[in-house]
Amino acid sequence: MTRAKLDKKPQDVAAMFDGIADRYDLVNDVISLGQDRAWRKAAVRAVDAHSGELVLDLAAGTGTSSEAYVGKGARVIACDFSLGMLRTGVERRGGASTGGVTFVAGDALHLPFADETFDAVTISFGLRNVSDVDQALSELLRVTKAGGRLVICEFSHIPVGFVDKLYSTYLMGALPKIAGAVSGRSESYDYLSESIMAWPDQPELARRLQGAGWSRVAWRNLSMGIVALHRGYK
Ligand SMILES: C[S@@+](CC[C@H](N)C(=O)[O-])C[C@H]1O[C@@H](n2cnc3c(N)ncnc32)[C@H](O)[C@@H]1O
Repeated sequence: MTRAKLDKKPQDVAAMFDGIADRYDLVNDVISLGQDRAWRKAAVRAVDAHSGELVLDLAAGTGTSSEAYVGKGARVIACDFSLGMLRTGVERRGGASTGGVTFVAGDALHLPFADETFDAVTISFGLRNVSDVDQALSELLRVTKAGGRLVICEFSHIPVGFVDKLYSTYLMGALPKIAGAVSGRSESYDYLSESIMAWPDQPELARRLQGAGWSRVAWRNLSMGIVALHRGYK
């Protein structure tokens, strides 16, 4: 059994994602009732990549969150530290660097890129899994060009108490069971639920962005706050 705990030890997190890589995208569609596709589209719109720009999609996993940027004419570096997730992405796309997406193995806490490399940086459903969120936000700032932007797409909290309670019941009860039936790895999805419940709410994450040096920080909720998009500029 491989699952991470809330201390998010990097080797546990990477091994957990290695273990669910083959069914990762299918499970997402099932447990979100297909909403994940709409959330990804909203993130792409928020990044607003232009032709010729270089975008970092950090914690890109299988590259599902990366592909949409190519349609905008941007080049994307899909970076992750789970070799299992990267391998699944590379096999699916037919190469490590095809059609504008290049997969790179790297750790969010020590990014393998020079200062001021990217026009835009983004991270979808990844920041919650890193062991040191503030260090990851600083690293993202370091590799972004002056004036460049950051978009974070992450599970968040519903600001209406009783709806949030109902959602928590789904998170802690049905979600791991459904995901377990599809993936055969329910323990990994216990971690998903626990990590969402323990994640900072929207204002607190915004403060963390500001603390890391990001400017003009703002957020907006998707699906009533189940997911939030945070944005900042360098
Ligand atoms: C839930 S998946 C998200 C994948 C993709 N962004 C998506 O939207 O489908 C989280 C990813 O974060 C990656 N991750 C977690 N901590 C990381 C770190 N310190 N450095 C790089 N990747 C990390 C995991 O390996 C995993 O692939």
